Amino acid sequence: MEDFNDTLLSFQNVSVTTGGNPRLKDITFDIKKGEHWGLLGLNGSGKTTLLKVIAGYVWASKGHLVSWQGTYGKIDIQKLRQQIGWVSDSLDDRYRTKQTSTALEVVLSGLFASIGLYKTFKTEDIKKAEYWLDFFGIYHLRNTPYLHLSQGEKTRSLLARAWIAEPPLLLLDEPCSGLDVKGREEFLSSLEHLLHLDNAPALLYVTHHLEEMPNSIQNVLLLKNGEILTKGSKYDTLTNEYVQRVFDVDARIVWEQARPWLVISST
Ligand SMILES: Nc1ncnc2c1ncn2[C@@H]1O[C@H](COP(=O)(O)OP(=O)(O)OP(=O)(O)O)[C@@H](O)[C@H]1O
Repeated sequence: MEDFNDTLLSFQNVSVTTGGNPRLKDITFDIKKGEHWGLLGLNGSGKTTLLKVIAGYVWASKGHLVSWQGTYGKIDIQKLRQQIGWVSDSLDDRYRTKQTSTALEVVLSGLFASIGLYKTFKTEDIKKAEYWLDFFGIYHLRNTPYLHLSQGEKTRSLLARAWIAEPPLLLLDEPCSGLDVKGREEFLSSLEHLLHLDNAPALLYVTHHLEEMPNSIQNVLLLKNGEILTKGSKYDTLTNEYVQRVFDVDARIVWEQARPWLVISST
């Protein structure tokens, strides 16, 4: 029998329209505790808008969204944001303007959901930040300014920042953008490591590239023009037919050790 207490987030017919432009249409789906979802779609299909709705930066024009803290509109959104770990290009951009922040300081700031450190922290907070830097393989870079890290090291420090407060939900928006093959594989391996912990968070992982999805992702939601094309197990959704429809290309999926690769048909 389905256990509704296990539901972390529930989208109930959520639509978002801005200035007459529909960005999301009638989205209904649930994320349960500890579930790992991939979110795929073309540019402009509504992926980032969906993440922003979850973090309370964009509000539903219609429908309801219920989180583990209660219904949006009735809950303290700041408090909710502190329980969501988010990695995105825009976070990277914001840290690039903080010339002096070290990798350790970036990770520590995740305890306060701030960009930069404005609050005093305890020795145990530093120990915690160092533990996660080590877990993600970048402890030796703890005193290096964020700006001097390679893109792969930056992304791993942002993952450690997102996870340090051990939130129930992680939102990763194109975390592999700008990474070379080695950086991508190191990042994915760190992420897999995290997703196998006993208290692993639920994950919503946005990407354009199928092969960038961690193996632990079980479920996929395909978005097309702001609507759900299909959702469910990755093996039921990442079929040749759905992938051709969602990406508008003549292509097929090849599975290699539970990892999907898109092969474009030659013309
Ligand atoms: N602030 C905004 N105001 C109005 N419309 C917006 C705004 N931000 C995005 N949109 C529109 O909402 C739609 C969905 O955009 P969104 O950024 O969510 O897509 P996406 O799937 O994340 O795209 P990409 O893969 O390019 O990042 C697009 O039509 C976009 O033009």
